[in-house]
Amino acid sequence: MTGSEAGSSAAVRPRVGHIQFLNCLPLYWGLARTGNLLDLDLTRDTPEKLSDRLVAGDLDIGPITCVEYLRHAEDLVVLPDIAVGSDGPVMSCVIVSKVPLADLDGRPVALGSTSRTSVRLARLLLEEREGVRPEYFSSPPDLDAMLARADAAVLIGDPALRASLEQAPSQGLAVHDLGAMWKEWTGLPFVFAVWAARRDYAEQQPGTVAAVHRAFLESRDLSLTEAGKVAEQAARWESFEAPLLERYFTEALDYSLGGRQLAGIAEFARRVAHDSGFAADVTVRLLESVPAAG
Ligand SMILES: C=C(O[C@@H]1C=C(C(=O)O)C=C[C@H]1O)C(=O)O
Repeated sequence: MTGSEAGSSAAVRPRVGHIQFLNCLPLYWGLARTGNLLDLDLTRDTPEKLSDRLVAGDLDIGPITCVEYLRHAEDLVVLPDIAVGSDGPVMSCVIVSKVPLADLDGRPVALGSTSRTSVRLARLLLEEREGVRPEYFSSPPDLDAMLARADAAVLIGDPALRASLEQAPSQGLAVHDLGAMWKEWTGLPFVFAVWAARRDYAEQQPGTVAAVHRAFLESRDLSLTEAGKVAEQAARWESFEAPLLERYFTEALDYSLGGRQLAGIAEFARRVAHDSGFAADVTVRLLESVPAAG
């Protein structure tokens, strides 16, 4: 990213969100390699907080959980070809259950408070696919605390990986992968979060938004080419082994946003719009490409 591309007349770095889960590591790892890291004012937080900050105008660009994007689609533009989703099992968006899902009717189910999209997807699948109506309550994402009060818990991100791979097997709990359930049910990929810019910011700083978009695409592509290295470095600080993390980055997660992913978003919107604060046919507005400077 050069000064002119990044809109240096404002001399203020774009304020960009960074989800503090392993799932986003490949989108950010390459930023250090390409040198674009220093051109961004990054804020690291959980997805629901970053989503609120983008909507409030405290951030200019960044990941936003799909449900919040759909609620605020008028104020945002989506960056094409980048997202956090899956085309089948995702590994880190799960229902962990003490009993079969079909037995959850009227039973307490804890919904992890850092999620907006997976918790809505879990409710949709439980109610429409399994035909049960549990009693939901929101809870900090701590499996043991959740299951002290509930028969099942919905978790995302690193706590979901730990729950699926470590806690559930040792405690004899069942893990239901939300990406896999959605794919079996609809045949479509699922998009958990998109990258968006505030529309007002994109109108005032089109060159900066285009440059940040390119920086993320380059970072993602580089990280996926070198996924073994990314996984090895991450595994130094995590309880997960490098081969598992490499599989998570390259096979479970889908960082693309093309026609099939957009069809997945449209299908999800159609199925949950009635109580979610957006129209069933909400338009997903994609950023139009700006030619690279120079
Ligand atoms: C794949 C994931 O996607 C996420 C799920 C989100 C949600 O459910 O609201 C939000 C952002 C993403 O981090 C994950 O968290 O593991």
